[in-house]
Amino acid sequence: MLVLASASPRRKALLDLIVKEFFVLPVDIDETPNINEQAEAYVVRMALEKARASIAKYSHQAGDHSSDAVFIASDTSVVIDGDVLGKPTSFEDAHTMLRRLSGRSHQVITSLCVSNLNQDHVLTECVTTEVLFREISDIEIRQYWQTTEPVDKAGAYAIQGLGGVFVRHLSGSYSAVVGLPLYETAQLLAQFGVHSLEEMSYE
Ligand SMILES: Cc1cn([C@H]2C[C@H](O)[C@@H](COP(=O)(O)OP(=O)(O)OP(=O)(O)O)O2)c(=O)[nH]c1=O
Repeated sequence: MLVLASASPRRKALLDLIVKEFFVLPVDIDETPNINEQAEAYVVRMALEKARASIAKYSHQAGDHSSDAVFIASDTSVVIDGDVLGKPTSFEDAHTMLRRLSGRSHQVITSLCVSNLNQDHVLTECVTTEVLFREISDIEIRQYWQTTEPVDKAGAYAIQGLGGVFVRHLSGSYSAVVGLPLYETAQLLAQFGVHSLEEMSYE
């Protein structure tokens, strides 16, 4: 039994591509960064906390404290000059983010946490992708905001949507930017006996 600790439709769609059966158990955690917390440490902590919260919720709901359930959680943040950009809370917020990203390179950091139910087997991973944006005008930012696409996306854009027109170059993992790195996810899950293909080889 695999449990995806996420409310993100993108993560569900990506996991659907590589795993036959799982169910979704979204959790709500406090996403406030700690003082002086580095971006990578923050993103990994978020995935860990989502996984832990889903384990607690699952144990409570299912009354199950001993099964072979496996939990997977992830977090995506956009990072520029070491600053973490989360989801925009207003047009002004999105405008500030996209102005900062315009014509420059930034990092998208996506973390993964996979754990068993009693948490004696917990693995985490962090995938960093470098994304170069073309210049974006203020008019484009306004029009883009009006599509509503930026609303629930880290950094106020979606590479898999209209936001793809801003992306001049990418180095890393496209699926990680969308929300779940397929290669690393398959690798971690295989270590918990969850396989994407009958016979998988990792080198
Ligand atoms: C940069 C970028 C982010 N995103 C999305 C991925 C994530 O869903 C979201 C970042 O927010 P997250 O907090 O990582 O995830 P979430 O709140 O959507 O879902 P949950 O915590 O329940 O798993 O931004 C895109 O869809 N496309 C992109 O190009």
